[in-house]
Amino acid sequence: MTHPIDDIVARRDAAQDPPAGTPLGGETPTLVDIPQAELAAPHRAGDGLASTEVMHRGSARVGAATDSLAMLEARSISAWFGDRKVLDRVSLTMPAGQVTALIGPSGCGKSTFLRILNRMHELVPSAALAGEVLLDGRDIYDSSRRVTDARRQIGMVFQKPNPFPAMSIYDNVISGLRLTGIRAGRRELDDLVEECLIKAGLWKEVRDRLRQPGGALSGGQQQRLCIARSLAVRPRVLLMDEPCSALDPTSTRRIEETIAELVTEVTIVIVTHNMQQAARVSDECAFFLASQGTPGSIVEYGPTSAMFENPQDSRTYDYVHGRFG
Ligand SMILES: Nc1ncnc2c1ncn2[C@@H]1O[C@H](COP(=O)(O)OP(=O)(O)OP(=O)(O)O)[C@@H](O)[C@H]1O
Repeated sequence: MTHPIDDIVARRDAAQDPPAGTPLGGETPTLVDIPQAELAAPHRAGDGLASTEVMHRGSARVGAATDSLAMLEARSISAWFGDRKVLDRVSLTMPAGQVTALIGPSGCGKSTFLRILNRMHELVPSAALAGEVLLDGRDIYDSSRRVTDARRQIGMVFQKPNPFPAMSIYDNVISGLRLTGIRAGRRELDDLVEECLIKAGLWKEVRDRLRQPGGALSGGQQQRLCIARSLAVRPRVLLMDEPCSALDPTSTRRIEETIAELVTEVTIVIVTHNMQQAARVSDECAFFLASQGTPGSIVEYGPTSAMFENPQDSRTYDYVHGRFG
């Protein structure tokens, strides 16, 4: 009998030009010592200091490809679905080893922006984009770079937990690894599974039932399993699109604790509608807005504490205080 993951690998190999982490049901499982920002106050977009000009000072390590934490930088990103422009020249530096939260009302383009950060936007047939996304200074959209590399280095966790339900917990964790074609011995895989489940805060709960199906876990456990799966390919950046919106408060707290631990190893960008969560988990915050049918753009960004306590733009103030959106 073939191994379920080998079936997936075979299907991938059979495909002409498969996007890494092709959806297998539900959402797609995808496959520094840089100074951190100590900005005195948030910046209004267009206030003379372009976000691409903001320098961040920061700290510390990551996965197999490199031992440094990675900075992600979006430069003048515009996005379209068909003729409709949904993002307009968005620039944002997401500092290495920090959590950057993307906040803003529904429909302002946060998820679209997030998906552009690891080349998932282009999976939508009508989608187009302009601009650059630099991972440690190199554009992930450069024609010389493989889309699979970008998606391996920049992982994604979705709103709805999407483990392979019939696949074992163990195989779920290593599924992304095999999809990228990386081979490893049983001992290495065992170590990797344990390491990733520990980092995702799930090890103690599942260590005695690694062969049980991922679908048998609770929603919160499934989400942590998805985080473990993302970590197994040693991403340098982890994108999280409302990872707690389908979870109860206890599971949400566990995920937030996991984020706080992970950020010492991987740069994190999170979309959240929950302002308290943004305040709790993020170091930096960017406020997106799409007013009256115009494409989304960043109104203001900067250290989270300043964005919440001393925003420079009245719209930011109103939003973080729950006055709209
Ligand atoms: N696949 C798609 N095809 C066409 N339009 C889309 C598609 N996905 C998103 N859009 C549109 O792009 C705009 C931005 O959507 P997006 O999901 O990025 O916003 P958002 O800020 O993440 O919203 P929410 O907070 O509700 O998730 C919206 O007007 C939305 O309708």
